[in-house]
Amino acid sequence: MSLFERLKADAAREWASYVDHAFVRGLGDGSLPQAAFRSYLVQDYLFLIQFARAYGLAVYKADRLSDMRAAAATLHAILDVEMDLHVRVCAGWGLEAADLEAAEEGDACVAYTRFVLDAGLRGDLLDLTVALSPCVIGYAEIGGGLAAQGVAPNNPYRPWIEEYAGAAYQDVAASARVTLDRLGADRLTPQRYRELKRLFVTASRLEAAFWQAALDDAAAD
Ligand SMILES: Cc1ncc(C[n+]2csc(CCO)c2C)c(N)n1
Repeated sequence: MSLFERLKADAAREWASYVDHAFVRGLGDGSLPQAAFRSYLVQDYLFLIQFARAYGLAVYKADRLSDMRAAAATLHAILDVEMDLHVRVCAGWGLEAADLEAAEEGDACVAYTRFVLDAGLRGDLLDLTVALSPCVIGYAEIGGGLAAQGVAPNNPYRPWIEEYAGAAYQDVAASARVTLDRLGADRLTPQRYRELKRLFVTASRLEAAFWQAALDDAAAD
């Protein structure tokens, strides 16, 4: 079994709370309140900034050129491709670049991103990659799962789902699984597995909390 599948099986409850969250179901059937999606988009912009830092840390933590190059490529993709894409998606939802820049990071964003950065700072590249894996691989599973259920043509969240269900993103997630296995083959010991599982469980819970914060924010409006 791959390291990712093993972690997922051992964190089944927290994993389900993330990938089957009410927010995700609302994306799939189009019933998600638009205010919740807007709140999510604003926080996700701030999230991407912190995740770029995490990939910067992965460059630093890598001890092979190939791992440095892979982390640097993701860092570049986030800063120069995903963030521009994100700004364009936000514009389509009535959010200007100024709205994004003025926004305050919510507690869920702070908790999740700083948790990942801390895991990487005090650990090695395997710790950091495990802490990042619910983000990278989870979105492929969510997008792929929603697309497989069928998405109505008039679902406003269809472009979001198609982005993560698409072949390009599925390939990113597949290579993240391979990287995780390779790092595990080099560095995993039975003693370490318990700590890695703890990182994976917490990151999955914090992903679920990120969805929940957007629902709560919209409900409070
Ligand atoms: C809360 C939250 N979790 C995961 C992602 C997805 N994501 C963010 S950075 C990255 C890796 C680079 O492709 C991926 C897949 C998101 N946007 N927001």
